Amino acid sequence: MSAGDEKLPPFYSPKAAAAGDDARQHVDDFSIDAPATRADQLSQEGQLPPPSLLSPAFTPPATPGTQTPSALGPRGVPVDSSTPSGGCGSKKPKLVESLPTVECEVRARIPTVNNGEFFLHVYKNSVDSKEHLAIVFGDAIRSKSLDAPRPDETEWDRMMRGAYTGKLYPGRTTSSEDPPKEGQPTSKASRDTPLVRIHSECYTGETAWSARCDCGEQLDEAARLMSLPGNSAGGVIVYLRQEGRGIGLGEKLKAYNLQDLGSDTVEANLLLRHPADARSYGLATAILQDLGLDEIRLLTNNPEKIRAVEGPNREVVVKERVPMVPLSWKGRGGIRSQEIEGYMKAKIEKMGHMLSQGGI
Ligand SMILES: Nc1nc2c(ncn2[C@@H]2O[C@H](COP(=O)(O)OP(=O)(O)OP(=O)(O)O)[C@@H](O)[C@H]2O)c(=O)[nH]1
Repeated sequence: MSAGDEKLPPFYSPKAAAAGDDARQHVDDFSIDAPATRADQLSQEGQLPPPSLLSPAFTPPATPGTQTPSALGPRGVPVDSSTPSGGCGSKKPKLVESLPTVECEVRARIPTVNNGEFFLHVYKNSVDSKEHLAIVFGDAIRSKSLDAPRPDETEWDRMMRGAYTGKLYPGRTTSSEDPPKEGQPTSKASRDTPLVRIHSECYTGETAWSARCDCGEQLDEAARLMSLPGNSAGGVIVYLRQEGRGIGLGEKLKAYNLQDLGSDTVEANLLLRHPADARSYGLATAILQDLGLDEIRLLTNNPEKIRAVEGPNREVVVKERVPMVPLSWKGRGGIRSQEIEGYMKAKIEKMGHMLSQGGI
């Protein structure tokens, strides 16, 4: 055992093992192959930071025979926030007393660089003036507030704000598609439970190439899982504008300086007189309700998020938690850095993240 391992809890890897050795056997290989990343290249060139202290060795192996076939998407673990042993940790979440109201102002089709597409929904709400978003995969999930008729609007107005069915094309004049002709297949809603990710804005991790956190990787991975061909129920990434766990970008950058001075992510927030996590999830609950989702499979490791997103009266029920395992732990590229090590360590040790449970 090296000197650095002494204080680590038992679920940490007993010996530093590079992701991708033994762990490769336990990979949740529900995916198309990830393209070679910068981390892969650096690894081959021998320039990577020291191998991970944070497992994959503590990630339990998948039960034989339960691996999900590649196109079907990830398996989750059942959770039930209404019982103490329901897999949602023991901390009491901050619940809003009543849900805010939300209205989808506009939606548009966004074709992606991966040859997929999603519908981006922009919401306004009753508690702040930010443009919170829903990134919706699949045709089956529709916003009630978007589809509701608005006073004096024309068919052109409805198409312009995205309240149409089917596809737009030059010359189209009505927002509703013609009913299908006899013998023509109709798209039917799936009865599976949709996959959902509640994602908090992270300029540094999603846009500015930061290796201090895995936010960009998580966003990409959530979108990839929701786009898998077997995911007939579709999926939603609710993208909340609560940068830096709710403290804002400027304060997060101060926290980063404090981290470079020796604090961990939680201590840095507290030194700045912010809570360790200043986020709330009432807007996410309200957006999911507007999208007609009352039961979801939630992509997260954060137990507080599960209970908070269910809302004060369990308006939305999380049936399953799908773990978000860092790609580097699964030998699939991903981000590696000393800063990420500290970030993940604080999440597991101080914020109760369930990265050793569940199974992949
Ligand atoms: N204050 C602060 N915020 C950070 C830091 N690193 C990342 N963040 C923010 O943390 C948020 C990302 O957290 P999420 O990935 O949504 O969620 P989580 O609670 O970690 O749980 P998961 O669902 O398991 O990923 C974003 O708003 C980031 O900007 C940090 O060091 N300090």
